[in-house]
Amino acid sequence: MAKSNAIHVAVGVIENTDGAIFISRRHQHLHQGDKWEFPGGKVETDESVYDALCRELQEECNIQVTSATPFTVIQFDYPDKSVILDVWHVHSFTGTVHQREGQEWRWVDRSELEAYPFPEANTRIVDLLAK
Ligand SMILES: Nc1nc2c([nH]c(=O)n2[C@H]2C[C@H](O)[C@@H](COP(=O)(O)OP(=O)(O)OP(=O)(O)O)O2)c(=O)[nH]1
Ligand SMILES: [Mg+2]
Repeated sequence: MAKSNAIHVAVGVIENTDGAIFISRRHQHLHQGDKWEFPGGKVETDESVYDALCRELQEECNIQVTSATPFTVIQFDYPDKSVILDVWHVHSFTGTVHQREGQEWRWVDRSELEAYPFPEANTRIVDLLAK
């Protein structure tokens, strides 16, 4: 059961026309700092998950999402907080992807994803993408 205080997060698995996936590294001072992540962030009150996804991807990686489909939902309890990751597969977008918040970022092949340290909640996302 999801905890009532769980943080609802919109997460985007952005895929380019070569089939590579965008990942970036969380700032050290943040929750799950230094881990790699898929871009995204907290869904605000009165905002749909899709709207949050579009807003966060515009803010964090400079793109306008034009097509995305639900990929998976993960509820996970860290010792210090609970999250619900609402993960979307972003197939098409306009704009040139780059990280706007000074984080390290790169495009990686699906088969390379398992080599990157992701937060524990991401294990199933990476498994689904890698297979
Ligand atoms: N964006 C993102 N967050 C993740 C992933 N995996 C994972 O456990 N999280 C957790 C870490 C955070 O506790 C939470 C998302 O927080 P965030 O720091 O991205 O939220 P935000 O962009 O709205 O940040 P802020 O404006 O509040 O600083 O979800 C992931 O792949 N991507
Ligand atoms: Mg974020």
